[in-house]
Amino acid sequence: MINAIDKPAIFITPDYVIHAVNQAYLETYNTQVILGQSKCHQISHHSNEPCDKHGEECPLQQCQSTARAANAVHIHSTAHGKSYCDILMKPIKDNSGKVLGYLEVLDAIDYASTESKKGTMVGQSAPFKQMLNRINRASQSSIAVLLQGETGAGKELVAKAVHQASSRNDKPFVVIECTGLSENLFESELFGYEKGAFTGATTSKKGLIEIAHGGTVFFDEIGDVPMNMQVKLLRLLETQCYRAVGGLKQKRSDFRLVSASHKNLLDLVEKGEFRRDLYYRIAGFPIYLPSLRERLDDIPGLVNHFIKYSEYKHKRFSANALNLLSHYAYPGNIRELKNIIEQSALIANEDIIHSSDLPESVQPNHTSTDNKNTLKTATELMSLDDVEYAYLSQVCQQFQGSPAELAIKLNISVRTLYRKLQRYELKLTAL
Ligand SMILES: Nc1ncnc2c1ncn2[C@@H]1O[C@H](COP(=O)(O)OP(=O)(O)OP(=O)(O)O)[C@@H](O)[C@H]1O
Repeated sequence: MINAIDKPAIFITPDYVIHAVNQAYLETYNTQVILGQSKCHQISHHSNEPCDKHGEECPLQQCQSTARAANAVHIHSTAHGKSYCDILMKPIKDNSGKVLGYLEVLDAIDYASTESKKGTMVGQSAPFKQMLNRINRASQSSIAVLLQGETGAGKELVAKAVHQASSRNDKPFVVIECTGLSENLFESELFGYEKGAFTGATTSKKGLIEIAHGGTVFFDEIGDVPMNMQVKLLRLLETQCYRAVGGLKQKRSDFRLVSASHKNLLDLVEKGEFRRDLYYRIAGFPIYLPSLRERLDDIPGLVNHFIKYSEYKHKRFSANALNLLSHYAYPGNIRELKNIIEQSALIANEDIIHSSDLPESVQPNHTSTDNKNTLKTATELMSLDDVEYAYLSQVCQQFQGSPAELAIKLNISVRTLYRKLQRYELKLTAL
């Protein structure tokens, strides 16, 4: 029976001893399994102690305490090195309801890795593992996923992972950037248009929703969809039906919905800026993305990953530089870390990148320009929004480069820059 399971699987007793194993399991781990003797943690972790002794949750213990199925994301030592896997543990009972043992089925997670691997999300901290667990749960169904996290925390990467791990992964993954979409653009981009629908529509054009048929649509910064378009979006999400601009025929597209926002959407709902019904439609399964500050343990692995896939792959950070990088707050999250690594590698004259090569913002005695004018009284406190507005309006008047160059200087994405400019109704004077 165990060989009928197409994923690696074992049957174990409460003392962790393996009593049955399938071929897929034997091929995944290159350690010999002796039935009735080998323990699961000896094979998957090369350890004589159960996983909970090494900071991981033990699904067997969860199963025992709840008498129900349990799951956990673990890092296993496989024949191909360390890799992430999602464990499902189920109690197996006899006719009288007595537990005979536990069936453990393993699902490889190939969109994430503990060590640097091209095209994967890198991390091994507890908040990162919790996030992987949610991503894997979400990808097994078609539930609408809402990603909430700060700018640069990896929302687009997670959206792609949800798609990659789902049964729709051979179909398109389509990104719809909601910031700055006017009503006309919103309709023509999403729904497409027929020839002659408006001046300039010399041919008909497919909309992104049609292109996404069978796959996943990622609505990035969904909190920026203006109120009057939220009704149309809700109708589309509820019925999966729409009409192209200038078209009469009703079209249908079967897509899975993933949305993201760096804003707290429930706050927007309370302020009347986001429809409550739309919120509940998109927030079927929320996934919180931890900021880099909450997962400082991941910094050394990420540093190694970014340097390995940069043009400075032969360079290394000194211990002091790594230490500084591990103690910085990263308001721009992983994108900021990536920029800092590339900048410092470029500046370093030797193969070792020293702490003096790191940008000023990371240096221990750095105080931001705002902090240098120490406040005298609490009445002088400004809201962070006001400070951001004041700074950006000054930058917009003085900066002479392109938006892309400015985004690099500010350590944010071009998209985030546009979002902020739109929010404060600012324009770059040099454009
Ligand atoms: N766990 C990770 N491992 C490796 N690279 C990562 C990880 N998470 C994010 N990145 C990288 O960090 C950068 C920012 O990620 P991404 O664009 O997904 O963030 P975001 O939250 O969508 O940002 P924004 O809110 O500005 O749109 C990208 O270059 C991405 O490849």
